Formats: sequence, structure tokens, C-alpha cells
Amino acid sequence: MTKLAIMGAMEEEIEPLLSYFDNIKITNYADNKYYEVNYNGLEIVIAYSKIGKVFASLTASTMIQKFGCDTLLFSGVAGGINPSLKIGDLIIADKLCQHDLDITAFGHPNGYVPGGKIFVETSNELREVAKKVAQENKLDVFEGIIATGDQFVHSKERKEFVQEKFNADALEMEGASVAVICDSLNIPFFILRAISDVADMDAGFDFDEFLKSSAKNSANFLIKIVEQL
Ligand SMILES: Nc1ncnc2c(CN3C[C@H](CCSCCOCCO)[C@@H](O)C3)c[nH]c12
Repeated sequence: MTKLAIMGAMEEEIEPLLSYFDNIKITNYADNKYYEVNYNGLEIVIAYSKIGKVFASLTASTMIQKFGCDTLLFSGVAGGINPSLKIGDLIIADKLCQHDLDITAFGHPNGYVPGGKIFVETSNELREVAKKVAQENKLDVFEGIIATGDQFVHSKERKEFVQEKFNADALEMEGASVAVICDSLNIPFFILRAISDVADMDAGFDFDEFLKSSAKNSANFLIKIVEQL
């Protein structure tokens, strides 16, 4: 019996999902709230971690180790890097990296530390379900590399760094930490984002304007995927 974790980082990313459910049981744990529902014969635990890699790691680990989730889906927004990604567009991650992980002083590549991997791959099976759902719903979904770092990127320079070092198509602040947790605990995971800005000097304004609508784009697609699980 699958027990599904559905995670976001901000309340705005999870709120559109919670609106699909009733009979929600709330558990307070480790300075956060975990929402438990039953949907389509699935037990689901929903939470938003709060912003950044540390909070996302705590929430992903809690959903797996305390709540017993065996599959994790992430829904949220991201900054676009690939010029073909426009605000509102959906991207699913093939693999993820940490663009701010840096021990290059010792000759290692950006994003690498001993014992780790630069890129962590998502579940191919879950990606295939997502692509089937996208096709059935005539939705355009981009598939690519997502880079994660503990900073809101709002400059051409940092955007270009992330693109050049990792060939990343989008960036955010949580996905790669969720990836490391799930990969280490052998939990299939899937990272879905909708573009809210393009990580340039206007990113802050665009983010404020498009967070809600892009979060909804992601949430509405994620629910369709959940219905196929
Ligand atoms: N350009 C960008 N750079 C990095 N990440 C992103 C993302 C993805 N999410 C959104 C959110 C931004 C954190 S600041 C939010 C401001 O809070 C407002 C309340 O004060 C964080 O959880 C990562 C969208 N555009 C991005």
C-alpha cells in the first residue's frame, strides 16, 4: 500500500493541493504541520517545509522516517534558466544538483563533496507517469535539470553561473536536498515545478506576481498524477 508524501516549500505551494481534500488530520511535529488525508485509496501526508535546503531536508526526512511515506512528490515554483521556459510553464526534473555546494578550493567540481554525487536522478517510473498524464491532458511539460541553492537568484551573473556549471534549465531552493534524502533512503521521488520568474533582476517582482498562479499550475498537474498512482 503506497503511502505518499506530497511536499512543497511555501504555504502558497501546498494550499492549492489541500483544497482538494477534506477530513484532514493535522499533526504538529518539529516546528511544522503535517496534513494527513486519504484520497483515491491512497494514504497521503502533505506538508510545506519552509524555504531552503535545511528545512526541506527535515521535512522530507520526517515524512519518510516518521510518517512512513514510501514515495515523495514535490510541487512548487522555480526560476527559469532555459530560455524556452516561460512563466507558468511546467518542468519535471530528470536530475538535480546543489549550485551553492562549493569545495572547489580542493580541486573538486562545483556541487560535489566526497561521498556525494553532483547530480541525483529522480524516479524514471514517476516521470513516465507524469509524461503520460501530460499527454492525456494535452499539457506541455519540460523535462530537464534543476539546480538548488540557498539563495533567491535575481541576477544575470548568478543565473549564468548556474547554467554554465550545471547546464541547469531551472533553479530553486529545495529540490536537490529532497533528492539527496530520498536517494539515500531509497525512496522514489519526483520534483515538479512551474516557472514563477526567470531568476534575473526582475525576479522578485515576477515572483510576487506569479507565485500563486504558477503554484496552482503545478498543484493541478500534480493532482492528476496522484490520481494515476
Ligand atoms: N529566482 C529564484 N531563485 C530561487 N528559488 C526560486 C523559486 C522557488 N522557490 C520559491 C521560494 C523563493 C524564496 S524567497 C520568497 C520570498 O518570501 C516572501 C515572504 O517574505 C523558495 O522556496 C524557492 C522561484 N524562483 C526562484
